[in-house]
Amino acid sequence: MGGDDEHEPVNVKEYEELAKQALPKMYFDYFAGGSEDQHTLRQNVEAFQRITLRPRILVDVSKIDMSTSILGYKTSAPIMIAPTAMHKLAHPQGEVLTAKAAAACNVIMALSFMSTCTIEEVASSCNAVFFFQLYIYKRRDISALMVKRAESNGYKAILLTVDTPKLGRREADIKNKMIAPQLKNFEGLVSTKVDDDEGSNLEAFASRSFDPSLSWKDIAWLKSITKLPILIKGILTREDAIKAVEVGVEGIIVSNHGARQLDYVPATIEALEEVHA
Ligand SMILES: Cc1cc2nc3c(=O)[nH]c(=O)nc-3n(C[C@H](O)[C@H](O)[C@H](O)COP(=O)(O)O)c2cc1C
Ligand SMILES: CCCCCCC(=O)C(=O)O
Repeated sequence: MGGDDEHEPVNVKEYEELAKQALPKMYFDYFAGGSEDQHTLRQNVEAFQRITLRPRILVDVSKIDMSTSILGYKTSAPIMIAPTAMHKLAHPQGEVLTAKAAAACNVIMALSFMSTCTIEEVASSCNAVFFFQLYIYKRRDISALMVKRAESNGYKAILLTVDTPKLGRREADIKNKMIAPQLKNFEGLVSTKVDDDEGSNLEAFASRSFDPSLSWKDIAWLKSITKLPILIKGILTREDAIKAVEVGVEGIIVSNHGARQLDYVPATIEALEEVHA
């Protein structure tokens, strides 16, 4: 170590600090923030701090293989890149660069429905395995079209996010009057750029577009338009995990959406304990 190495970030917290320095406040706050009092945002970290490791000794660790598979697709570790919106707000190459990182690490990447690079650009950028995250718009035709595009571009699964009938109340975005750019995937279909002087334009866009009537019956509709396996993302209770199995989806993702949706829900790792019990 020496010279510039000392300034290289070595953990997520240090990357976060660099991002804070590099990004416009509006974008940093969008990426880093949670909803309302951000109680669950803090809990997401603190709950992990309550869990400690129980290391066993004198085990040969000269060769370590953490690889496993998700829906039959190999991954070098039980880690998947979660769908996160609008990477170009943080880097000009956006999701294409994230995809290349996924390929380099041999992990699966889930592309957000609200990506800034198109479904096609990401698919053709490298040979990573991609899943596609879906929001259901009031205009079902748009959501159905995105599913078709994902399917014909080789995405391997649909992650249906179910915790966003309404966007979480993100107070930083309200204060910053957070603006969504026009997203290329939706060009000619819907304007994602809302010009509203009041509060978060993301929230305004979401309440105009996302379908708050989404319910269990819509899983049958989704199944009717795709042959891809479906994972339900945003489950926090054992009851809903059982229901998801009953409606016949291929998997669930236990998640509180990074504490960006409902505040005062359990930390994701605690919900996982309940669901797994
Ligand atoms: C900046 C940001 C944008 C996000 N955008 C989306 C999104 O477009 N779709 C989605 O389903 N989840 C989105 N999420 C939630 C993540 O997929 C994920 O649920 C969250 O980071 C917490 O990880 P966990 O679910 O593994 O606990 C976003 C999270 C962040 C931090
Ligand atoms: C542009 C509309 C809102 C995008 C929401 C993306 C998301 O899920 C998030 O957590 O942010």
